[in-house]
Amino acid sequence: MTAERTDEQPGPAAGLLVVVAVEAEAGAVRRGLGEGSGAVVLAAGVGPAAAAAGTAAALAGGRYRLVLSAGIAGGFAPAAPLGSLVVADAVLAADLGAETPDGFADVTELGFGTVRHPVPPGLVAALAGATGGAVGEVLTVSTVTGSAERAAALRGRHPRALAEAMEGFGVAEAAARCGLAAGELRAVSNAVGPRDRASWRIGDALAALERAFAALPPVSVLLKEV
Ligand SMILES: O=C(O)c1cccc(C(=O)CC[C@H]2O[C@@H](n3cnc4c(=O)[nH]cnc43)[C@H](O)[C@@H]2O)c1
Repeated sequence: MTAERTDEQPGPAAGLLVVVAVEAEAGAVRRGLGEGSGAVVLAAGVGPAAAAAGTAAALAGGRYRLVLSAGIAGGFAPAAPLGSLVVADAVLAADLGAETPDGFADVTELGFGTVRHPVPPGLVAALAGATGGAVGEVLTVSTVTGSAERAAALRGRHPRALAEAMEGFGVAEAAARCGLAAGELRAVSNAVGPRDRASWRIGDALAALERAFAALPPVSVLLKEV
């Protein structure tokens, strides 16, 4: 997918960049934010690489102070049911590493970089307070979980995880390289577990995402938390 700006062009200081994967998510976020929010919404494509590349390119202009990864997600039951909202207090790369005879080892354990970006506590509190979202870790994966075995393995490694999606870590990596904070706000469209595409409730999740962005405080207030 070609990265594309889907909201107004940024002025000298747009402040907030919201990065989503696809146009349907961008539309929900834009409707929620309403006119004149001062935020820019970028549909950067599906997956961590597209998210990182799109975010880095957008941040290169130096106009932003805060980045949010947003969209739909898989939720870990029972804490994150369909249609609910999740606010990340940390964004984790869950499948970035190596399989070893002793199991999965992430790149931090292998001695390379980080797999975890904490979200500033004030930002977490502002997002959760406004939206009512549950607070916990949000995993970034390159492959949508499709089995009970993989869901259990992720739970085992990340007992505080509430949701998995495919972009947050890429967004957070790009933001960190620019010295900026990043957060993640997700609406649950499906359960993490055995693949059952017919059970995904994407429309409900997009409606929840729109309500969440409609409930956010003004960008100027969010910026005080970072
Ligand atoms: O149905 C499929 O085969 C399929 C394969 C890859 C991606 C999708 C999506 O629709 C994902 C698009 C978007 O949604 C996020 N998302 C939603 N649920 C999950 C999930 O359970 N695990 C990971 N990501 C999820 C993700 O951030 C994508 O951008 C469908």
